[in-house]
Amino acid sequence: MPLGDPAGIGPEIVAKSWVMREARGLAPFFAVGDPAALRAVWLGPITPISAPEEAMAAFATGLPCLEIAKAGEIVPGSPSVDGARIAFQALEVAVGLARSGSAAGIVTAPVGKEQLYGVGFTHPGQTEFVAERCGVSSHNAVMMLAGPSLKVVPITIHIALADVPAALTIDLIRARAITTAKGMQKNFGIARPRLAVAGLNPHAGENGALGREEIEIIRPAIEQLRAEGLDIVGPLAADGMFHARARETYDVALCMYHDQALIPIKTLNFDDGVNITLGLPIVRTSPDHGTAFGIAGTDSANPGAMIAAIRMAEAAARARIAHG
Ligand SMILES: NC(=O)C1=CN([C@@H]2O[C@H](COP(=O)(O)OP(=O)(O)OC[C@H]3O[C@@H](n4cnc5c(N)ncnc54)[C@H](O)[C@@H]3O)[C@@H](O)[C@H]2O)C=CC1
Ligand SMILES: NCC(=O)COP(=O)(O)O
Repeated sequence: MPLGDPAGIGPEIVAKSWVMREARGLAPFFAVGDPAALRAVWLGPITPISAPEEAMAAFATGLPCLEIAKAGEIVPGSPSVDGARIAFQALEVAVGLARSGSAAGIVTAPVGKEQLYGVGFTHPGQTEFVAERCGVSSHNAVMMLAGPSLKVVPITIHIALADVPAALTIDLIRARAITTAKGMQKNFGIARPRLAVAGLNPHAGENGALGREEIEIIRPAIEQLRAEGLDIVGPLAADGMFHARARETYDVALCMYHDQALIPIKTLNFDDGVNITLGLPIVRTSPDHGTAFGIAGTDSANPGAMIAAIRMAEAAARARIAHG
């Protein structure tokens, strides 16, 4: 579990998750980073470990932490260059441990994207970074946000809104939909997932009167996918597809851009929403929220989404064993 930006709420929600391990029935986990980030916000027991194999025995009595480097001076709420560097390094180490089989999966704590970009992180987000390290193209790695009420996939992810129409292609929608369907089978055990695809424009384009992406890109992609056997509908008007009755008609909503997907899930499931990367040979989850620098160090961070991410990682690892 890489601790994320040491100045964010990552260390606090990791520590709080450990405190709630028995009450919430959490599988053993260990932190990767600088233990000082935990100590800056928490007085509980930390057990230094030098290898993942030591985590299991240590977990009952202290939060196991694999120290990889020092993060420099840690001031909760004030991100630093050293902090961003160790967040990057911890992510790299954790991915390596999962790839080698030393960890059953990784649950990443939040990083500051701006801070990471400042220390040479060239990927838009951790999703693409982990995918690249696993040898998976970013086209075929899917960011899914999953909560008790809704699962969503943004087709385009961390790009400027102005760049979305040009980035939407039949190929990209097809790749994301196919990975999503397989990921639903592999990680959630849903044999024939129902996919609902949002339009890009108001009213899904109103038959071309309000934009042509639905006619030229989204609908052809859906028709191809349906012909290949996917249970998929759309393009649907995005504003009407997230109310409770509509959500009963599908298992996952594919959305055209970041906020179209993340606003509904964070509205419905902010405190237990999980970001899971589909299409990888390893399990990777994360809480749905960010670093919350504004509340770091105030002991007010809710660990709910982190706990949900730990639980989902365990469930996904088990489902992979059960479903291959
Ligand atoms: N998975 C990741 O690593 C993610 C990282 N980020 C990064 O986080 C940074 C801050 O992003 P924001 O847009 O401000 O989103 P944010 O999720 O950090 O904060 C949004 C609001 O929710 C509150 N909040 C967030 N998590 C909370 C928790 N567990 N308990 C109580 N309140 C909580 C914050 O105080 C703030 O009011 C950015 O640099 C962004 O790049 C954002 C989303 C995901
Ligand atoms: N808004 C979601 C987010 O920023 C998570 O991105 P990633 O770092 O998990 O790729």
